[in-house]
Amino acid sequence: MEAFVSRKRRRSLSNTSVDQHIRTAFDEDDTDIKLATLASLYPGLDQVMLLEALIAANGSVEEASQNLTAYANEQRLTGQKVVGYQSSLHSAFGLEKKTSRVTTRKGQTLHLYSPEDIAAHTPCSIIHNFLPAKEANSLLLELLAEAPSYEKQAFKMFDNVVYSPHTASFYVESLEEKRKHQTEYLYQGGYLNDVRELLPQMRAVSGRVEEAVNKEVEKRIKFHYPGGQKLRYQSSERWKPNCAFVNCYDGGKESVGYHSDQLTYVGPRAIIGSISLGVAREFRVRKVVAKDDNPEHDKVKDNSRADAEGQVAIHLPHNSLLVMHAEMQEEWKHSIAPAVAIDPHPIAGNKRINITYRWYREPFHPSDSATLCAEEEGK
Ligand SMILES: O=C(O)CCC(=O)C(=O)O
Ligand SMILES: [Fe+2]
Repeated sequence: MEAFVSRKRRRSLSNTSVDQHIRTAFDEDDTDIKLATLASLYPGLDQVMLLEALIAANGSVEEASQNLTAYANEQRLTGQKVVGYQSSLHSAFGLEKKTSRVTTRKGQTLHLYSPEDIAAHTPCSIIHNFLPAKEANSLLLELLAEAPSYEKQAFKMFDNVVYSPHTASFYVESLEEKRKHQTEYLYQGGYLNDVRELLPQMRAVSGRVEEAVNKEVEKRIKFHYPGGQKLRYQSSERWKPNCAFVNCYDGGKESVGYHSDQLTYVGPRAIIGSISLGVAREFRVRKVVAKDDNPEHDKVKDNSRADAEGQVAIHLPHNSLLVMHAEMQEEWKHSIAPAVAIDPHPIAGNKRINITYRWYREPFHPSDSATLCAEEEGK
């Protein structure tokens, strides 16, 4: 894992109430309890579906449960398999698939599922069912075999170095790169011990990730950035992943706190391609709140100010590709929230595997920075 810096109805649903249910995000703990209740009633349904049903029922567990029973019966009568995918959920619970007008407020969590909403309201874009199902499963199996040897990673939270409650490892292209990463690249002031060579499936998927990420970046620039221009300091070169951090979250308690990724070797305005496999989990993002004018307030080492604008939860199902765009690391923080209830995955059990493909760029190579420093000192 790269350095963790600091580290509501079946009733007819009108457009206004869609907006409203999204704006009136539920109280988070309350939602978790309601979801856990629904999960115990419908163990075969996925978390996203349960949450969607809860939203469509304006938070009423009873109504959500009635709708889920009706939906499951309907599926059974028409011979369809009950699925956990939002395209079907939107119609199942009468939620229109539209980009919603949303705002987040202090202490609130806004849950987003559709690629349209995610692209409109966060610095990310998502592709569901990214790989052919068989390929996703092989990749998952390849990494599940490695995961037991992963270790907890140290990250910096405020001024303390703490260990994330999940395990991770780092993969590079060759043995030569491995050696360099263990002797030249600094992470939190030390060298990484556990550096591995990219595995066959990870390499095979890397090209697809490269293609998809570059397409998403093009769309991002064209439709979301001022004047349809790339951001200042964003690389104008094609994004080319050459290494990856793999994270393993074994059960709902394993999570990773809010952080931004270390930019030392990827440079400013970095882009990351992140594949999720196994158990679906919640990826949360929140804007980095501008520093207070009163320096005394910035000395308070808690999360109260950081949450001033609320947070957005993006659901990451198995076989999804999340692109963290160029504005993400400097302007937002991200985390994987602990989960009260998870849906076990048929292959992964309680585990979620995440691969973050990254592009370590030549100009930010440690020996180049060393040369630059030496040149500066020699002046
Ligand atoms: O597990 C995830 O989706 C995010 C992992 C992450 O933030 C990281 O590797 O830096
Ligand atoms: Fe991260």
